Amino acid sequence: MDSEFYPSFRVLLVDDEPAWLRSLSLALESSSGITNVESCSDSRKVLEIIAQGEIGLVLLDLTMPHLSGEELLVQIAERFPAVAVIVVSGLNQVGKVVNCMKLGAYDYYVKTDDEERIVCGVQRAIKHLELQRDNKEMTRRFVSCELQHPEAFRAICTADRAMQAIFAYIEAVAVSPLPLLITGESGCGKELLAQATHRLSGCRGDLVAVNVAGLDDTVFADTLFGHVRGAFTGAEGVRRGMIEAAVNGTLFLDEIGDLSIASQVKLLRLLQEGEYFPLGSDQPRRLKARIVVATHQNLESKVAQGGFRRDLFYRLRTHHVEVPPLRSRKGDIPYLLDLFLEQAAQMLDKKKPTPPPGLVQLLSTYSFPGNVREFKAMVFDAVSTHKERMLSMDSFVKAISAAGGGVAERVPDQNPFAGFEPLPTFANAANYLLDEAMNRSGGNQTLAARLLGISQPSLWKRLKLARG
Ligand SMILES: Nc1ncnc2c1ncn2[C@@H]1O[C@H](COP(=O)(O)OP(=O)(O)OP(=O)(O)O)[C@@H](O)[C@H]1O
Repeated sequence: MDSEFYPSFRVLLVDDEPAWLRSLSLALESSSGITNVESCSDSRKVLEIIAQGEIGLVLLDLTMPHLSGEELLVQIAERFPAVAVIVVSGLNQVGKVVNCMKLGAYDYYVKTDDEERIVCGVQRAIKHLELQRDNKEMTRRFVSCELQHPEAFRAICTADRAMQAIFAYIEAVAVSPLPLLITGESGCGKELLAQATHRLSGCRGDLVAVNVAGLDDTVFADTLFGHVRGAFTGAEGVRRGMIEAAVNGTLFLDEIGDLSIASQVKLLRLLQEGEYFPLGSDQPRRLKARIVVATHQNLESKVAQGGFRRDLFYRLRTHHVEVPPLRSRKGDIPYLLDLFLEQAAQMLDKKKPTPPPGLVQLLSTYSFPGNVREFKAMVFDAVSTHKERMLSMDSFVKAISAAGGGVAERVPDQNPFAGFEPLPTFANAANYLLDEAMNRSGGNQTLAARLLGISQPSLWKRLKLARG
């Protein structure tokens, strides 16, 4: 987001009275920070200016020499259908309003209307146009399924289609000034996606991350908004808030689901009004940072239980991605394993070990409640204790067992023997199970024993018995 120009497209003010143009453009800037504005007092030049391609919204007077507003409205609707036109006229006549709306005007205001009303109307149109542009861009990306900046996602290792779709979505909305909500279980990579969003946003400022879990309301306000000298007892100096630290950049609010209701009200006001007051100050400051929020909580159910404000939820989820947990993208396990072995070896100054056969199968039986973070820690731990060229399976087996087994608990809905006629004997059924477990584990007995929930010696005995 560029501080000097808002919105990302140009707003063209057309009126034959230069004084009105000046006053309107001042009002737009001071009340709403709308600075990407161009004025034109000659109706004959309007179409030429729009044809240059940067105009997204036109504020159009009706009564002008040379070309009337209505004539221009017809031409704009015909030649530049993506450009919205708000009529701001001195004429307060129902017939005129109806005619302009029929000709394709987005809205109609009378010059004698409260200035604040006109500015709000312009703000509303800008939001609407921004959403339209985002949607168009998203559709284009999804249809073509291409990433323009795959390098922005370099830190995120995945071959999963759902993750690729998230990348495409993020690329499309990264330049939007509206908030992005990233949800998903803890450790699944939400912060990495926030970083990629910042990289793609074109913001020149920093990404400033704040974990808001556990901040009481005063600390939350102080952290975000900062304070002036003497704002409260002990406030001996000025504190720069995180919003200011993130100017022209991205403010990433993590664990947003844990925010107190009082702080939710403050965040909502910030998003709605686009401005805030440092504690102890009556001088408003403009929010000039893109907001990205994340949570591992289910915000919808928090809203239903009254723990999260509905209005804030709707505002935050304008752009939303839900990151799938690792257990539902097991195809990523071998790639992540390789990446983490490489990283761990580099960090610990060791040679990259070779993973034992069957390790990927073992890992695929585990549900990873701590997601990629847990997996990464497991690999780093294994590499730090290993001595041979081949990585030992033991530390993985131990970690998985310590986490409560974690073999993917897939109890079939239906008894697999239900259709058998006659039923197999115990011995036969046990043999089928042994065969299947050995098959799935690629002949690895440690893993096969884990899959069957028995000890390795016990598996060995049964195998010996079965094979005579
Ligand atoms: N796809 C991935 N490729 C490489 N590393 C990953 C991937 N996903 C997550 N990680 C790593 O896992 C760890 C956790 O990731 P991250 O902090 O982004 O998760 P999170 O969802 O934000 O977690 P939390 O909800 O606890 O804040 C980090 O070390 C991150 O680098």
